[in-house]
Formats: sequence, structure tokens, C-alpha cells
Amino acid sequence: MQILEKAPAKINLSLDALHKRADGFHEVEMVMTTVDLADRIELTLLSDDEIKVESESRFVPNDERNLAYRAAQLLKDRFRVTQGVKIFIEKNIPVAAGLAGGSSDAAAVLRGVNRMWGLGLSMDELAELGSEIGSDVSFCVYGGTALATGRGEKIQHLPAPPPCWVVLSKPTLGVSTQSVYKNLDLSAAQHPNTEAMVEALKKGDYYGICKNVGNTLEGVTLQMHEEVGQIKEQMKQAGADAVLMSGSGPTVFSLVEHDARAQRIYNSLKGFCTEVFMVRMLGYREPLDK
Ligand SMILES: C[C@](O)(CO)[C@H](O)COP(=O)(O)OP(=O)(O)OC[C@H]1O[C@@H](n2ccc(N)nc2=O)[C@H](O)[C@@H]1O
Ligand SMILES: Nc1ncnc2c1ncn2[C@@H]1O[C@H](COP(=O)(O)OP(=O)(O)OP(=O)(O)O)[C@@H](O)[C@H]1O
Repeated sequence: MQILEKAPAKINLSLDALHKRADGFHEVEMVMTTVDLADRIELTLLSDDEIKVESESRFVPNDERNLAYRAAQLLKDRFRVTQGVKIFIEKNIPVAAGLAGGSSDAAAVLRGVNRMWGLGLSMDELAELGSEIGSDVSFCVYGGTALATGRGEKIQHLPAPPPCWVVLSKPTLGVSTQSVYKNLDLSAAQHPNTEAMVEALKKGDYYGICKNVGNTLEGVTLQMHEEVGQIKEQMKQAGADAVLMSGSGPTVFSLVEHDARAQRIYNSLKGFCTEVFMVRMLGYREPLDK
């Protein structure tokens, strides 16, 4: 038995860190949406009691350090599953990029093995279990567009943004989310207006969305890596409607309404960074099972 799952990347249209909690995590308010850049996850049922991870990418671990492995292990332990699974990851999302690639792979495995092992769990139950793996996994279980609060695991669904192009560009460096949060000085940080972003989405107001993009973590990563600022500047000059770093970075995205301008931004970045993508928003909750 084989199951295919699509694991799309997310971008943060806004990310606000409110305060540091007693458990070391930050209380956040984030508006996230999925984009049409996805890993492909192929699950094969194994009769032996084991979990195998395979990928052609040299950047992802093939053992219990892989978030996809941890997702299968979690359901196996919790529901005493005696069957196994082979997880093949076709890696298309850049790694350690702020695009939740690992979290989306884990979420895809939760959805897939739930079907494969006949566990009958609801999406809400899978999202709750996913939060034990990482803060972005709950959102990734559903995909679409949502306001995420708590440490990221409390999800309120939102309407999809109006269709537009998203140009993504990642400099050749990875960023550790933990170190970015560690270097965040909340007294000096800039905070986006989450309420205005949510309102703009509810009204389908594209320019309202563009006006309200903001990320509290951006300043930290900009200080650490000047390439992020250079990409931002280049995208602005090439005519983007909005430009922002996603998550803890270092990927920068632009939102662009017009095809020709999106293509111009893509071309201007292509000679500068190796990982550049021009994709569509995928902000509605499509069935992610393929
Ligand atoms: C930056 C974002 O990607 C935005 O979507 C997320 O907030 C991070 O999500 P993630 O990669 O799933 O992060 P986790 O694996 O849960 O946490 C990694 C580390 O980031 C820090 N962390 C993460 C989430 C959060 N709300 N507060 C934090 O301070 C913690 O130091 C934690 O040890
Ligand atoms: N399936 C996976 N895909 C990619 N990275 C993984 C995976 N499993 C574990 N990792 C490890 O997790 C680290 C972060 O990878 P990931 O691509 O998920 O980061 P990210 O895009 O910054 O995520 P987020 O936006 O949720 O912070 C990498 O250094 C990698 O070694």
C-alpha cells in the first residue's frame, strides 16, 4: 500500500512575538498561509515494525532527528501500532529557511499514516498531536490560511488571500529558529498590527494585506545576515507590492499582483541567489492528500 501526500511551504504574512513564557517559548500571533512550493511525501506500508526515512536531499537527516520520522513514531507509540512505514521525502522546499519544510513533512506524515494505519483521527486531533513535534506542525496539518497563537499551535482558520504571485528567495545560509528567538530583544522590537492583517484577509483586501505585512523576528536576522537586507532591497526596487522575511528567515518573499512584475523580480534575484521560486498563493484549504 502506498500513499502520496503534498507538504506545502508556509509564509508568515505577519509574525508578532508578544512575550517570553515560563516554558522558554514566546507567546506569538502569526498569520500564516501556504504557497505552491511543496515537498512530496511517499509513504509505503511495511509489515515489519520499523520506520525508515529516505531522501535524495543531503540536507535532511534520515533517522529520528527527521521531523517526519518523529511524526510516525509519535502515532506508533501513542496508538500501539505494530505495522511500519517507509517515508520517502522529495525535498523541494529549502531547508532551515523559515518556510516550515520539516514541519510540513511531519504534518503530511501524520495525515498519511493516519489513513495508512486506519487510526481514524480527525484533523483537529492530528493538529493537537502535531504540536508535540514543533510549533508550526499544527498549522501545517491543515494548511490554508490561519491565525496561529499560543506558541503557534492554536489555530483559527481565515479566508485565503486574494490570488497573487509570491516570489521567494533564500540566501545560501541556514538560520536556527532557536538562536533568532534567543537574540530577540522585545523592548526594541517592531510589532506588526495583527488585527489589521486579519481584517484585510476577511475583506479580501489585497493592498490592506500588503500594507500590514510585518515580522518581529526580521530585525534579529537582518542584524545577523546582511544578505537578507540586500534581497529585501532588490525586491523593493524591482517593484514588489510587499516584501518580508518569512518566519525566522532567511527566506524573503514578495507579494506581486502583476505577472510581468513578478517575473522581473524573479529574474533580478536569479543571478544573485541560487534558491529563487515564483509560485502562487495556495491559501485555501485544498485536500492535501494526493
Ligand atoms: C519562526 C516560526 O517558524 C514561525 O512560523 C515558528 O515560530 C517556529 O516554529 P518551529 O520551527 O516549529 O519551532 P520549534 O521547533 O517549536 O521551536 C524551536 C525553538 O524556537 C523557539 N521558539 C519557537 C516558537 C515559539 N513560539 N517561541 C520560541 O521561543 C524556542 O527556543 C524553541 O526551542
Ligand atoms: N523533514 C525535514 N526537512 C527539513 N529539515 C528537517 C527535516 N527534519 C528535520 N530537519 C532539520 O530541521 C532543521 C530545520 O529545518 P526546516 O527546513 O524545517 O526549517 P525552517 O523552514 O526554518 O522551519 P520553521 O519555519 O518551522 O522554523 C534543519 O536543520 C534540519 O536538519
